Amino acid sequence: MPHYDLVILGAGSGNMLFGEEFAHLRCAIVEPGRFGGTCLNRGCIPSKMFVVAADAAEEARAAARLGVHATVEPVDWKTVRDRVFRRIDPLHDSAVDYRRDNGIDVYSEEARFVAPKVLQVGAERITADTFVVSVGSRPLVPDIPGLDSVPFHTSDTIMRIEDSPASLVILGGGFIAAEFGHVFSAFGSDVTIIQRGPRLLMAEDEQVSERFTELASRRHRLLLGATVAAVERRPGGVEVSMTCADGDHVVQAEMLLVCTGRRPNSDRLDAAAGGLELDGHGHIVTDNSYRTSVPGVWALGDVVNHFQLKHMANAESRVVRHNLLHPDDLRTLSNKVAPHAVFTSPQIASVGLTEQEARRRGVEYLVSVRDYADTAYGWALEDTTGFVKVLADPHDRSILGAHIIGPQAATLIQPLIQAMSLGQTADQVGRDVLYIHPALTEAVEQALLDL
Ligand SMILES: Cc1cc2nc3c(=O)[nH]c(=O)nc-3n(C[C@H](O)[C@H](O)[C@H](O)COP(=O)(O)OP(=O)(O)OC[C@H]3O[C@@H](n4cnc5c(N)ncnc54)[C@H](O)[C@@H]3O)c2cc1C
Ligand SMILES: NC(=O)c1ccc[n+]([C@@H]2O[C@H](COP(=O)([O-])OP(=O)(O)OC[C@H]3O[C@@H](n4cnc5c(N)ncnc54)[C@H](O)[C@@H]3O)[C@@H](O)[C@H]2O)c1
Repeated sequence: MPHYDLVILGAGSGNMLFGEEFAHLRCAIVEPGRFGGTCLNRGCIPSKMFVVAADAAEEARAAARLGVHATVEPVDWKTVRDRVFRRIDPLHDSAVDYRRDNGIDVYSEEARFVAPKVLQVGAERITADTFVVSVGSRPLVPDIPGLDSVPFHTSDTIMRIEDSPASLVILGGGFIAAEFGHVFSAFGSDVTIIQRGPRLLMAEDEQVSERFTELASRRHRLLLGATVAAVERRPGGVEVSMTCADGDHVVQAEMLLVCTGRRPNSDRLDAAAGGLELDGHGHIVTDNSYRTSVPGVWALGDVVNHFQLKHMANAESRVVRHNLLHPDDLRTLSNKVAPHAVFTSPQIASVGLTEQEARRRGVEYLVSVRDYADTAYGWALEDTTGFVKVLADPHDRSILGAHIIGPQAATLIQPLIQAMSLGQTADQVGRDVLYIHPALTEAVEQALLDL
């Protein structure tokens, strides 16, 4: 039975741990799929490459508001798809070769714990002094009558389809529905979104979620507050039957995309057999240095945290790397500020408390909302729907949260993330910094000055 100093399970964010500091150790990595994990192969990176193409098509169509008249030929799905995956697909083989060339054993079968710190990988059983579990998450498919007997896609497969469908029904109203709704609608598909909640992107600040739902209803058919009763196969596609607040609905479409959340892969790893404590959602429980309940076993990324965001997994892997190298000087994630963005149209970005969460927790707050339309660049864009919202503490004037909907939101929010992370007040970041005129960042400046 091979014994290692260090074994990493999952070559997504876990693959970032290696470095020359580990060169003197006997190391292995286990990856049954593709190196780069979800983010590179079927998540953040390819989806944003599709989003940028969708943005280009949408921008051209919307340019008439500026006096620029353009027509968009049907988007060539295969060209977009092949451009995306020609860039991504070769990376797996080069990553495997790179690890092997550097003396790291690469196992290509699924790993399962059979006992604490004893792993079954294909026909091999391996042990190690130290394990890092970074096996990620996968799409959660809900238990809906008929779903198991119709063809459907998840985010794992939808980006590799042969052609964009004439009509697409999306089950779910979160990140993936918002991003792929934008992509397929911009590429010419007739999109219907079926969402359990009363609005799309329910986790966002209510004002943002309401604005986005209103804007999305102009592009897609929205069925909100839906309880899906059945899914059936129909000639040329699928049929979904549901009950919404306003009665029963039946939708037919050529293709079905299911994006109703993700679940951690701890079950596939048999984390329980490995002695690893799990929470009620199947996440591996760690302390804030990412140590699990088994000494010598660490865990990070989607299998651990509920944020399921790549920048969180990256930050955790930097902390775990430090902790493996400095067991007497353990670090925690220094920065608890967890921002995110939804790359839909318009973009959405958020950090910290939402207004509804502040109310629910009884947190005192000041709030300001500034429209893009109040700034010179907002005029140039002819934007009528974007805004920046900031919540601040009325006593120490620290920033509690920020929420932006509109073009470039994911970029515009960065100074506010910075301020929250570094403990700057709304006044410091609003008054003591020069904002370039007439950039869109003036909307952020104005929201801060209004507090
Ligand atoms: C469509 C989509 C778009 C996204 N867009 C964004 C975005 O824009 N921004 C953002 O921050 N986040 C985004 N995310 C989330 C982001 O991809 C994840 O949070 C991130 O990839 C998690 O990294 P990880 O290393 O924990 O897991 P993964 O990257 O999933 O890596 C886990 C690896 O473990 C392997 N594995 C699984 N089981 C085993 C086993 N038993 N033994 C060994 N290996 C195993 C898997 O094959 C996989 O390669 C997106 C996700 C999706 C699905
Ligand atoms: N830009 C980004 O950072 C990005 C992009 C895509 C995905 N992600 C990550 O991937 C995760 C998964 O994305 P997701 O969109 O699948 O999940 P999500 O958690 O964002 O949204 C799930 C949605 O499905 C709805 N839903 C659940 N069950 C349903 C049912 N039976 N019928 C109808 N609706 C139902 C929920 O109301 C919710 O709106 C995200 O939470 C996020 O962490 C991030």
